[in-house]
Amino acid sequence: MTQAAISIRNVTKRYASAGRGDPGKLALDDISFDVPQGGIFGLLGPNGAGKSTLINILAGLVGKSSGAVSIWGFDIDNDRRNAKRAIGIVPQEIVFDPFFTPYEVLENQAGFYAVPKDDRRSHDLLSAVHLSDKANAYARTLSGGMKRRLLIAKAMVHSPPVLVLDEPTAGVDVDLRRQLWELVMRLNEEGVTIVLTTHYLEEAEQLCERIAIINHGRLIADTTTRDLIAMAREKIIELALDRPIATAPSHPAFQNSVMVDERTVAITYDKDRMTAGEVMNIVQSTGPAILDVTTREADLEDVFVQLTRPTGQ
Ligand SMILES: Nc1ncnc2c1ncn2[C@@H]1O[C@H](COP(=O)(O)OP(=O)(O)OP(=O)(O)O)[C@@H](O)[C@H]1O
Repeated sequence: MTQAAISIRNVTKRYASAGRGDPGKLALDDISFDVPQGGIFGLLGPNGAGKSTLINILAGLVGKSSGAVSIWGFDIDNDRRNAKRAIGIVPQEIVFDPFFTPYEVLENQAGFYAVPKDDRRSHDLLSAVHLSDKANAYARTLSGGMKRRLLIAKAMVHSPPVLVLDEPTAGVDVDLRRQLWELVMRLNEEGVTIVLTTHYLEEAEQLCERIAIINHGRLIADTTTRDLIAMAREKIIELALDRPIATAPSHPAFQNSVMVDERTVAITYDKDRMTAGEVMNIVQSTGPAILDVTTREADLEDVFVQLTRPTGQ
């Protein structure tokens, strides 16, 4: 099997205690998953789930409490230098010295990574993010969208095989979001493994081949986007019947069939495999007539809500 781009094994992070009696926030609780090479991987989770903590661990900014992480096969504890060189991180916050030009920002970063002068590609990177005409403008004069693109170029100066983007499109308008998506897809086509965190399910659905979902520091999903969406293909139909029935009607094509009360049944089915009419015919063939129908379409949002719902609801 090909080695993972990022391998996360039993990673736990407990932040330092704020004082006596405070055990410290458990931000990551025994997380394990792999980011395969070559794809676009989505890391999803509600606010405070632990995504930034995980990214900061990858970036070497936060130390984990236990577990193991390797990036492109390099262990972040035993081979920190190579692990760091294998990853580029685009932070959520835009931070530049306003008096440097985009070209200088990239050259400084290349210097930081000790990229030899002959191997630097600041102009190519500026061109890739459509900022060639701003190469010599002060960073403070760039628009928000230009700054985000510059951050991506900055994360790529040492040509890492893995690029992590932390909420790249939070708060950006639709046009810019599309531009950023195109850039991310192009980098991926050129062979860069991409990891992105996002709150936008639509974004994850369109861009990512695999999705991991973290909630309250725990991994609650790690699967292909296709499989997650397959969960969203379920449709629920609730039928009010003209007489009480003892047990919910069953059928091989029903994914679930439960009594809501003695005269109401809720049936979950795959809308790609059957229609509401067929479901109703099956139920009626068991005896009762249908008085009323309510249907509910599930989508990725539902799957997300379902997975991130506090237990017991
Ligand atoms: N330095 C810290 N000290 C103590 N607790 C922290 C620290 N940083 C984060 N936390 C807590 O750890 C939990 C996870 O936070 P984290 O920032 O990783 O979440 P997130 O998924 O990135 O959220 P968001 O989407 O809002 O960025 C939160 O409860 C947060 O309050």
